This record gives sequence, structure tokens and C-alpha cells, in this order.
Amino acid sequence: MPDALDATPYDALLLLSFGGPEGPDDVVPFLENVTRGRGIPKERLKEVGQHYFLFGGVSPINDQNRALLQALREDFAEHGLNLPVYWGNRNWAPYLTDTLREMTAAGHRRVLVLATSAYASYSGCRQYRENLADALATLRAEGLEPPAVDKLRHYFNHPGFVEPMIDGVLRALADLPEDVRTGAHIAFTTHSIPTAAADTSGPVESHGDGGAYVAQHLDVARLIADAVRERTGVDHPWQLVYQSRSGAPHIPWLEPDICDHLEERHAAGVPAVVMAPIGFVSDHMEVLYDLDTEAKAKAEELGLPVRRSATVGADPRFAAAVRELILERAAAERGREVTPCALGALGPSHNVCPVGCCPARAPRPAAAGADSPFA
Ligand SMILES: CC1=C(CCC(=O)O)c2cc3nc(cc4[nH]c(cc5[nH]c(cc1n2)c(C)c5CCC(=O)O)c(CCC(=O)O)c4C)C(CCC(=O)O)=C3C
Ligand SMILES: [Fe+2]
Repeated sequence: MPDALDATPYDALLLLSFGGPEGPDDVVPFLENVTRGRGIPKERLKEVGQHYFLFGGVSPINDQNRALLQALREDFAEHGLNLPVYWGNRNWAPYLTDTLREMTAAGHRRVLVLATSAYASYSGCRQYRENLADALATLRAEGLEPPAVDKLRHYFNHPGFVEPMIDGVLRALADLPEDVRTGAHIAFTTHSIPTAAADTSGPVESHGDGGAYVAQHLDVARLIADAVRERTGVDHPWQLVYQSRSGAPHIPWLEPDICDHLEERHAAGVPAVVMAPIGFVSDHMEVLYDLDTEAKAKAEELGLPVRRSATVGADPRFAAAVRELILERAAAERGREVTPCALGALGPSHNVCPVGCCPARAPRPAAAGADSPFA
């Protein structure tokens, strides 16, 4: 047995995710949960519902989170980290509030949260913090005393997140026909968000054109492209592009869209494209539909060979990274000197979101940040 690792002051980890439907009857109520008060056009909702129905009404995201939970538990057990791992979602069962109620009943007092989103943005960070605040307020209204919650820092540039994606891109390239491989371009993709949300993503000092959201993705894309060049000796041109846009057409969102990008590359004579979904932690619906279904159909129509590289999912290197992030944060909370691990040009992200980080359009209480009312 390895020596026990010290996660104090934390007594549990909470995996916090999006949630997804698990059958046809879940699809509409799930979409109602996602879009409550968010002004997403009905047309878009019908369309997104169809994407789910195409897959029997089942999103792959819940099974992927179950696999990640198992990978985390295995890694922790193997390394002597005695920290129970729970799971709660924003939009579907197991719901965050129910999980936090269960954690309260089990006596947990200080919980660290791992969100299944690696980057800064309102949707990927503050919205989860708002969900945590809502859940804590609900439990207090029930007369309970829920645990204090902290959130792990953004892990986009942690080697345990980047390295599996480098392997994924190398595998995707190797899978292309040899005659088009050397000339292949890499399209790094992420979720499009309104440009106004991108420009205000991250701490106030990173606000500006594209904000922390775009800067962080560019940092990861560059790391992967550099590693691919080192390992193959080929300099594959690359670009950061976007997918899964919603919202009203007159509101600007990040562009170009992956499908337009494929058209443009094809017209420019590019012989093949690897689509690398660096914005997503696992192969959920945005990947299976927007890339594997829609973008691949576009590529087929163009006669452009494409491959889609793997997301990190339950890779043991990612599970190990989570353990390292927990130990690093726990040591920092105990007042120890720690050297946070990060690749790339941006350096390690902040542990606690400062005031003004990824602001909401309509301010609401958010937990696990410097502006938290639950400190
Ligand atoms: C940045 C970002 C991530 C990555 C970070 C993270 O992972 O958190 C992400 C993940 C996800 N988004 C998901 C699903 C949806 N997102 C929607 C809507 C939206 N996403 C947005 C942004 C993001 N979204 C935005 C700005 C909107 C519009 C307004 C709003 O509502 O904030 C809608 C409504 C319909 C539509 O507009 O498409 C759905 C159904 C699923 C589950 C997939 C599955 O079931 O496998 C996942 C993992
Ligand atoms: Fe989304």
C-alpha cells in the first residue's frame, strides 16, 4: 500500500457536469431544464431535440461521467488518496442539489468540485458556480447545513489533459490515407459562445478580444500542434474554429463554424482535415452530432477526407491529473508552498475566481469564488 495522501481540508470530491437525457421521454424535459430563461429560439430546440432522438433519446454524457467516476476512484485507490467521489449534474439526474443533500447527510464539511469544463467562460465556469449557489441556498432553506464548496482551477493546460489529446490527434492523422496525411490541416474546435461572453471571459484583466476563453483554447491548440510537429516532423497548419452555435442569428457568436471552415479549406485545395474537439472533456452529443454526424456529412459532400480525434474522456492520465490538482489545491489551502503544474504560455489558472470573472448578463449569487456569499 502506498502512503496515504493528504487531501485535508477537503473531505470529498464532487464531479459536477451538464447531465443529459437517458431515453426519448427525457429529451424535452431535459431541454426545458437547459434553456430555462435563456431565450434559445424554439426552432433551435426542436433541432437539438432531433439530434438526441437520432440517438434513441440518449446522450452519451452520463455514461462518460460514470466512466470518469470509475477512473477517478481507481486512481485514488491505487495512490492511497482516501477521498470519496460524488456526482451531480446541472440539467439531469443525478441532480446537483440531491447529491449535495446526500453529501450533507454523509457529514461532509468541505468539498472540492471538479467541473467537466476545462476553460473559463460564463457557461463553462460561472454558470456552474451559480448552480452550486442555488443548491446550497435550497439546502439551507430546508434547514440543513451544507458543506463549504471550492472549485478546482481550470485544467485546460494541465499535461494530463493535453497529452491524451496530442495522442488523439496523432492517431487521427495516422488514420488518414497516406497520400493526404502530410498535407492535412488541423481544425481545433470548441463550443461557440456569444462574442460578448467570450470578450468578458476570465478575470477582468483578460477581458478584451476573445477574452480568456479564446486565449486558453489557442494556448492548447498551439501546444498540441507543436507536439504533433515534434513527433511527426510535419508542420500541419491549424486554426481554432467553432461549433454548436445557438442563439438568435443577429447576436454575434464566435466564428468560423466548423462546416464553413471545411468548405473554405476544401476550396483552398487542402487535401484533408483532422477535427480536434479540444473544447470538450468527453465525446458527448456536441461531438457525436455536430462533428461526427453533421461536419462529417459536409466533408463527405465535399469529398474531403476528415478524421475526428478523441476527447480525453476517462483516460487514466486525466484521472491522475485530477488527483494532482486536488493535492495541489489542498496543500495550498493548508498554507503550503506549491508549484502548480501547467504547460503553455498562460501559466496555471487562478484557484479562486476573482470578482468580475466571467460575469453573467443578469448578476446572480455564485458559490466558490471571491464574490461568493457562502465564503
Ligand atoms: C461553452 C459551452 C460548453 C462547454 C463547457 C461545458 O461542458 O460545460 C457547453 C457544453 C454542453 N452543452 C450541452 C448541451 C446544450 N447546450 C446548450 C446551449 C448552450 N451551450 C453553450 C455553451 C457551452 N455548452 C451556450 C452559450 C449555449 C446557449 C445558451 C445557454 O443555454 O447557455 C443547449 C440548448 C440548445 C442549444 O442551444 O444547443 C444544449 C442542449 C452539453 C450536453 C451534451 C450532451 O447531452 O451530451 C454540454 C456538455
Ligand atoms: Fe452547451
